[in-house]
Amino acid sequence: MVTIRLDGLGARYGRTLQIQGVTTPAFAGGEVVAVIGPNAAGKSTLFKRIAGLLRGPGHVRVEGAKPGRDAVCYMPQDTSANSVLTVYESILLARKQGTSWAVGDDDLGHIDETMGVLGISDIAFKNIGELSGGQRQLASLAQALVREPDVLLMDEPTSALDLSRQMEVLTHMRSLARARGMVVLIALHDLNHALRFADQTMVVADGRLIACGRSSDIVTPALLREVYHVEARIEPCSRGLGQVIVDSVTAKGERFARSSAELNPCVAE
Ligand SMILES: Nc1ncnc2c1ncn2[C@@H]1O[C@H](COP(=O)(O)OP(=O)(O)OP(=O)(O)O)[C@@H](O)[C@H]1O
Repeated sequence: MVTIRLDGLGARYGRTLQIQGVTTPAFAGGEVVAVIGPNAAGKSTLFKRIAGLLRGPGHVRVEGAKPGRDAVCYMPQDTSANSVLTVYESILLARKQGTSWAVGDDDLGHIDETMGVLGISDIAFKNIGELSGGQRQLASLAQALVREPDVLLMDEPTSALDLSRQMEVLTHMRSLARARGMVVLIALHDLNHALRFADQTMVVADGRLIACGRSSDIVTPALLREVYHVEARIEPCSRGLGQVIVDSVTAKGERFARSSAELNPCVAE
């Protein structure tokens, strides 16, 4: 089974060390790990470093990966593209990247299945440049999935999707992680998604890992106050899942000149 562990990992842009000292326990195939943290905390930078796109100190330790393909695949946050390729061609190209260019029935079958599951078969022959933001994000997700990586890094993969698609994609990712024995790391801003879909959660702030563990142990009112500067509760919903309810933004968190009533219309001042 594949495992991935980060060991004193740092990443730099030019000479500036943007993240540093990120050490984690080993995450095992089948696990979904949420990576959360404020804007500019370093989540994308961490993913790029794990994917080998940035340099820096420390090590990414991957063990037990399948031979023959890249073990780690990175789905970037920005999926905008001005390509002349169709959706189908772009997914086929992703599938064949780093392998022989001979296309077999298994390649075509795998692509058809992935597009079907993601609900994008009807846009197979549309040009990538003509897609909506959500369609582009689904096409990018298909490009990542057909590469069948051992470790998949997904940078805010649902940010452009409507509510039902968000649920479908995250549910699918969790079952795929289990079925394929793949580790899925997902950068997320929706903490309810972290609580609902991720086995573990890593919290990145100011370029450092400040907490890592079971999602329900990590996403707490104390963390929300410290990292996001909000007063919040975690209330169980009728199905027993924790839900984040934000009561107010603390003075430290207010960046815009607004009255607290405007920020928090549900609570009388
Ligand atoms: N190409 C780059 N060159 C220099 N600095 C960069 C570059 N890309 C990102 N940074 C800086 O690195 C820091 C971390 O950015 P990063 O994109 O990793 O944050 P993030 O946690 O993914 O943010 P967000 O949630 O807003 O997407 C920011 O201060 C950003 O300005």
